[in-house]
Amino acid sequence: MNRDTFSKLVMARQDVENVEMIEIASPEEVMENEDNLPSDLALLSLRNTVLFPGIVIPVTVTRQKFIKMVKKAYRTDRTVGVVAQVRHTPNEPTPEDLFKVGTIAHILKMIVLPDGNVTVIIQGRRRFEVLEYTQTDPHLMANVKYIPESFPNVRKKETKALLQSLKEAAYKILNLNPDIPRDAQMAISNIDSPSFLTHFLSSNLNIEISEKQLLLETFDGGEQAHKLLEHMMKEIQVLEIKRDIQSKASIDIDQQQKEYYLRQQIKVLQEELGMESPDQEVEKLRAKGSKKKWTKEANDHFNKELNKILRMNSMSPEYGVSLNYAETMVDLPWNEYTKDNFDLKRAKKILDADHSGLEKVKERIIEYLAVLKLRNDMKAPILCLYGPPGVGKTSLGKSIAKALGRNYVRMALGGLHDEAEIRGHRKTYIGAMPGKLIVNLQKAKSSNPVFVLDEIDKVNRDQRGDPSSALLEVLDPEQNNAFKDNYLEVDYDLSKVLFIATANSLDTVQGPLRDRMEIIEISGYTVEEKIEIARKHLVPKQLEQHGIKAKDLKIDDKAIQKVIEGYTRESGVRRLEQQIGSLIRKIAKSVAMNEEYPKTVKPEHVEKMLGGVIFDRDLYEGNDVPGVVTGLAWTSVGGDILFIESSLSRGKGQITLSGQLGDVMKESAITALSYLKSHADSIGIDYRIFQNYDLHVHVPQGAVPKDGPSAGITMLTSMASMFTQRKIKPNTAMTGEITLRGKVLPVGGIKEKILAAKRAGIKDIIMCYKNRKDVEEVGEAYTIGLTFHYVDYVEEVLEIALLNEKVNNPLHFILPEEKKETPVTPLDVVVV
Ligand SMILES: Nc1ncnc2c1ncn2[C@@H]1O[C@H](COP(=O)(O)OP(=O)(O)OP(=O)(O)O)[C@@H](O)[C@H]1O
Repeated sequence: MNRDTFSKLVMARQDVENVEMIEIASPEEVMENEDNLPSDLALLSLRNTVLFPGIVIPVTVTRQKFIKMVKKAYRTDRTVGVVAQVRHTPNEPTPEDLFKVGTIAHILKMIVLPDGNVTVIIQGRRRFEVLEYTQTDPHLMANVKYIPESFPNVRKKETKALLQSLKEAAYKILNLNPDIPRDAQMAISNIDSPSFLTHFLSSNLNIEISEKQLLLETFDGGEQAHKLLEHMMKEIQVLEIKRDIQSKASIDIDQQQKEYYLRQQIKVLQEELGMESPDQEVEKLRAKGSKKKWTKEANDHFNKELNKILRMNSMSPEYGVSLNYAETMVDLPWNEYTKDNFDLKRAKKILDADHSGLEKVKERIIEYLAVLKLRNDMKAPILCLYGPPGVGKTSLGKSIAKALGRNYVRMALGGLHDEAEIRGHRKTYIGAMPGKLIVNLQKAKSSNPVFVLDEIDKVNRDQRGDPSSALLEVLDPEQNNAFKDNYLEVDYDLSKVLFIATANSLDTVQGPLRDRMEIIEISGYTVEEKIEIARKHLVPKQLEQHGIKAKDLKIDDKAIQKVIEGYTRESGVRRLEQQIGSLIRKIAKSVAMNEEYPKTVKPEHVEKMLGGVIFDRDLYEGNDVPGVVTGLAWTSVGGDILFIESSLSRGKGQITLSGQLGDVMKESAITALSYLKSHADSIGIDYRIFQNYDLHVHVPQGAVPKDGPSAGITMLTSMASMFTQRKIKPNTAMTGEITLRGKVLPVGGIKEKILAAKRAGIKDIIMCYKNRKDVEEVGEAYTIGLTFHYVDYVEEVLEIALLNEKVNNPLHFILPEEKKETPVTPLDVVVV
């Protein structure tokens, strides 16, 4: 049976307000659930009611002891045993005053009344028999045995007939009883569970408490149903006699009047429940709809739905579905636009005020706005801001909205893997909703907002469909004027929405999606830039959030620098913002407690407030050990340095690679080794080492998967240093791909890598000649203090990186006598 219909019906009958606030489980669920059935139960005795499994009733508790007990139960497991009283007692009922069979109940809601009494709404779960009373004071507790539901096989003819008879008897009683809402009939017809049907009717029967208790104590479902049917037949007889007497005595109410009377009853009920009548609701919606600037298709569809609602029963589940749909339609903005402000100077000012640095990015954005202004049809490509976390991609989106004077919405795509999340479910599904896109447009309240699609690179594809294909449609200016949401059923025009996507990495964005977007790269910040961002934006923002006036607290630049270097390691400023937040929180606490606090936070205060430094600035580890070389890596969270270590042990020329290296990286290692073998003589490696020693190459932080070709020259240098036992030039890092012939190729992510190198205290960087233009593009501010060595061949790398000096305590190779006749075999490669 439908949960809503059930709860509304039960609550309407019981006169309880705020039905929506209560989560009622379906009776079948409650009766079958075996969890949390305690063997010892606190007992609540009811004076005039017998609680049956599955049934929801409100109970008002007035005795202090019971109020305490109920409150405690509500706080803990929300469970209480309910038993009916055999007789009324002026005092506390003793075990003798209670029936031995009761029902364990789940407390759905507790309402404390103004007079201190408490009303609880409880739902019966399962019957029990009291085995013994384990406590009498302050309230009764009993050790109980639960009685499972048992009902004869419903496929049996007799059982079917019995259930049918029960339902028919119930309809008859309803027809004879004009006070009961008409919908009760439908509710009963919807009950499928025979046990619940029996309990529901038993509970509602107009009989003495003792008789009801007898029904409760009849554990065999079939027998209970038989007894129940007898009672119902008797009641029908009584009601029929009553009706005959009344019809003789009073004027005959004709059918129409009866209908009218019932309708009034329902209205009263609905008013009591705070519900509007269907007519009122539909009229309101129709009025709202008439103001909408939607398409004819949408208008027709909407009105058709309203007409359907009018023909529906207001207690049916379909009614709720249709009403929701109509409300969604009118809540959506249809061709409602905010006016664009294309004053580009003003736009520039806003972007500058919200973000420090990022000059190139802001310039690109202004250019983009200029194009929009000229074309005025929004068919410009979709922007994709791409870069490591915390560099301001999302907040730039917000600024663009502000500059244009448009509304702003943001939709997180991270972890999305179901197409329906974008396109919605057909409204025939239970609990159907429009897709996130439409939901967000509802929030945006205009049809042309700036719509940020956050983390478009985190969209996953799985068996539930590929959200990227829906996104493709959304982002295609040729198609998106007729976007199809499954729930909405009518086309929606997205063509005026300004979509801005953000991504940490472009590798995982599908090709067609990437082609549709204009990529603007935002890379990380230098320490100096971070200090400025913190001073101008992050500190004032955090001060405001913590309710401290800017004049009451300053944070010294040096202190900010200490936070950056000692407590964060990132390209963006997200963690920095958090750390500044914790600093200010500490001070806010001192202010609130009237404690002393520094008016200007200085570096020496930082450690006291944030604890010992987490990161050491100088990550570079020195060059005393052979075979350890610093490489520069790029990941989706920014640049980083990595160490490549090689070691040799006596063996037969095997190579082992470890540190979760991807295939490309493994191939780089094999290529490097092959190169060294074939050029052993010119590099000065005794070829016998290859045959008599095993090589192990490891990249630490073993748990982090690594891949890509850019560690090629680093691997090669590491191996060469190991084989020759020569020292590496101190404070040197490198990045570059290698070919088997020893050429060095250019690689990407140069700016991020430079930032990472600076953070780690590197002074010299070796890379391919072709990367020179990237370094120049990065600008001097980022490269101060660094020396770049551009190379074309690996020999040049080794020349720069390997010092002529041997490492401390070099390895003494133990090698077999050289056989004169053995030619050097540079092709003797061992592959693992
Ligand atoms: N250049 C900047 N000037 C001022 N504030 C900035 C700048 N860059 C970032 N911020 C601030 O840093 C915080 C983090 O930025 P934001 O959330 O926009 O990062 P994001 O790049 O979108 O990160 P993610 O990829 O994790 O979503 C925000 O409070 C933002 O205002």
